[in-house]
Amino acid sequence: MPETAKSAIEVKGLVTRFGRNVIHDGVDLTVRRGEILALVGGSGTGKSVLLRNIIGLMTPAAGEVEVLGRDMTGMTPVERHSFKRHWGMLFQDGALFSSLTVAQNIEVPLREHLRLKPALRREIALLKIAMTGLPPGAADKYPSELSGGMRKRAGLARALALDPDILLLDEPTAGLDPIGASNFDTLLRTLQGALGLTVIMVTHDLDSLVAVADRIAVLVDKRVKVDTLDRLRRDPHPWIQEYFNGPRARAAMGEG
Ligand SMILES: Nc1ncnc2c1ncn2[C@@H]1O[C@H](COP(=O)(O)OP(=O)(O)OP(=O)(O)O)[C@@H](O)[C@H]1O
Repeated sequence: MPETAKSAIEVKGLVTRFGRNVIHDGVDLTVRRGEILALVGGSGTGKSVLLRNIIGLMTPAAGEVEVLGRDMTGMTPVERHSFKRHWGMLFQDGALFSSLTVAQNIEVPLREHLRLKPALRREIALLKIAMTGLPPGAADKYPSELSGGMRKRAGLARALALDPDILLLDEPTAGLDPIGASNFDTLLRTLQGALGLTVIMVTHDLDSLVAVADRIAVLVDKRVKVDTLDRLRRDPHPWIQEYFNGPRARAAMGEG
């Protein structure tokens, strides 16, 4: 990680528009190194779009996005491609290539960014498979042969293929049963601690939020409010009150 970067991610005055539809209107967000930041907000408030801005898949209408001290908005496509190795992304549905086995999926970013002998590539893929708690037999299975929880782990293994500094997760526990979701939370905490990852996780899962988030960023009124769960619960904004003090949130916090 470049030494000059004080924080992992700095977003300043971000404006995102699709035609006349303004999604973000002055978003400021600092993600500290080594924290797990959960990103929440109502449907369509622009959580996924914010992730896409951070990884340079979109150019904002205005504002700055700095990742590890590098300006994402000013990068050329070649620079952006080589910078990709600093972050890994787990998309909502895992987004694995269905025609490739799990090991081959994990090898895709290794092929893209490194020149390695096939045997070493395979060894790294097997290591990532073990790290994410998949059985060794999963390596040669196709995504369609795996359960939803295993597919998420395989997606996570691929996101970790290049030993990134930053991990971005888009609804990692969506579609998992409560035990599968809780196991995924534990895995995420363990990997984050062991690898010193900075994690941004979009989630609607209140249990997961309580279990793993160090801080929470809430997208409301086209901007972001960031704080700890305890402090956000005292924020008077109506959406924040409903979300963090509603019956489901109280149940997740053991107050039900
Ligand atoms: N490529 C695009 N072109 C036009 N509008 C888009 C595009 N991508 C996203 N949007 C719009 O931007 C808004 C924010 O989308 P986004 O997917 O970020 O929401 P979200 O907060 O992740 O929602 P959800 O929780 O439902 O997944 C939505 O109104 C969506 O329709």
